[in-house]
Amino acid sequence: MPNKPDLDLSLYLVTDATSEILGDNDVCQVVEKACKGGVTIVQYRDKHADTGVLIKTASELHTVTQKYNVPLLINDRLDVCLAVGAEGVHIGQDDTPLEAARRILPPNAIIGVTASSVQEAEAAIQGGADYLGIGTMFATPTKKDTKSIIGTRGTQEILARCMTGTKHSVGCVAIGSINAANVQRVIHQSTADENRLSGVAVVSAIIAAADPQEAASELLQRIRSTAEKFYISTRPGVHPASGEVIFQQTPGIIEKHVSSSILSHNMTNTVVQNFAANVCLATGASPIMSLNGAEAPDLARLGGGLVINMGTATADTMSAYQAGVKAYNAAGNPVLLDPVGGGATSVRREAIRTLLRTGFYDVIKGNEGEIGAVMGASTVQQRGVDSGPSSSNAQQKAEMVKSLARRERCLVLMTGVTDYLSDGRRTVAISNGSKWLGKITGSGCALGSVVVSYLALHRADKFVAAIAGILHYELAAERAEQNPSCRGPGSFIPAFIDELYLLGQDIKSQDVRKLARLEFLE
Ligand SMILES: Cc1ncc(COP(=O)(O)OP(=O)(O)O)c(N)n1
Ligand SMILES: Cc1nc(C(=O)O)sc1CCOP(=O)(O)O
Repeated sequence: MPNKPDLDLSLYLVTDATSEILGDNDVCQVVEKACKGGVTIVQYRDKHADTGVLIKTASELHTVTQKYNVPLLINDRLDVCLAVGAEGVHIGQDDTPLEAARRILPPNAIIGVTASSVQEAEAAIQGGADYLGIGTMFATPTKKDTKSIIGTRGTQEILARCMTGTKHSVGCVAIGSINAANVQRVIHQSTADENRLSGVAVVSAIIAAADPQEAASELLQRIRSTAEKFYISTRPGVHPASGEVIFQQTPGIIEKHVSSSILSHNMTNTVVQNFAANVCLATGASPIMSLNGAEAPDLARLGGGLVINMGTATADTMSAYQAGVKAYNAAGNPVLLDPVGGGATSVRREAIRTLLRTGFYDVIKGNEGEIGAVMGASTVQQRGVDSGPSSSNAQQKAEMVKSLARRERCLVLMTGVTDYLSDGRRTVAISNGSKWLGKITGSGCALGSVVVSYLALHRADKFVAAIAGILHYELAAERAEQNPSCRGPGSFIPAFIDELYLLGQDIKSQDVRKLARLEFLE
């Protein structure tokens, strides 16, 4: 008897036989195309066919999947699995119990189990399931009788509570309305520390696609690029245990940035475009202030980063932002969301929800009111785009950025007299800068333009990259304020642009450890 095959759950295709999804196509031909496109496992699922038809089709499908060395599982029906010698079955909570399925099927059979809750997941793992199908991720017309819609947060909870410390690592796929547009966000936002989805299961995204091979290949490429991104940002050894590593690395990162001409693509508000572009240039980046969503895919491939700054958001710019985030997510390049004025109006709060649903972000940056708005529970009523008076102390602010960073799986930067930055594990307070930054328009927006190009440049550790960008910006502001030519906010601006440039030139001779006012927080 052959061993149980090693499971690659990266792209799991579940078939469908309905005319709404399969149309007039032949399921075996669709599955063959999907195998050519790279699906790594197939489940034959037909809720209506008679047993004879199920066995005939399963047998034909098995011939196809064996050609591509892809395991074939059968939905619910152990008898069909045994009849055709398929590699295993997928069972739900109302199907043959796992224990019985194990007894009935050969020992090398793969058995996957659906789990919608921590309890179901724990029971399936205890019972020896080979993998979990976690769902329903999002409501889907493909399966109308789903039990509960758990989203990325529910999935994250299952991964966090069931996978940590398990002796046998059990693979998990998410299922329910997952497609090329949301797959990266789904994987990214479902991740709980080191526990992540092994892949995703899809029906309509491949079976109903005009070109199933192309659809599978695009999905797989996005899944793999997300895995790569995750690996880079969390692999052991790149996290500084202390500020020492940051102090050592920062001058080198700034020096590299100065001569990089790395792209800083700004979909930003009309008020700050000129200032932000000059700031980018002075730091060594190459700015482009394009609000045209149609050109985002081309720009996204140039290796830079994108700022989405909601300062003057309209229906038109919203669709450009959405095109932008999708293009940069697909290309695997960083995106910074600046939800300017996010707490001010219900339109902006809705815009934030839409943008969070559209894609995922490497950094969410804003003042306290804006960060509160993203958390969904603003503690501060914003006046326009400025943060109102704060009622939070330093510890509460640090907690806010940390918990949002954990929830959204990204860096969160809360700007103010002291900035708070967290990646969910490490949190730092940075108190550099100048009082004049608060007296000119667009200083917060321009900081976002700088941080994103630092992230694009220094991929090994986003947290360190962001700190280098913030220090470049704020140390230059301090030097500008001290410059005799600076007499107030008006003369501060040219002095600041000069110092951004000059600091880049002489950063190697500076003692960053002494200049930086960084406090590492628990
Ligand atoms: C990979 C995967 N995950 C979940 C399911 C759903 O299974 P189930 O709960 O048994 O629902 P039906 O598929 O029987 O409608 C699945 N099929 N595959
Ligand atoms: C088969 C199935 N099981 C689900 C669950 O939640 O358990 S959702 C689902 C259908 C998924 O189809 P699509 O990718 O077209 O949304």
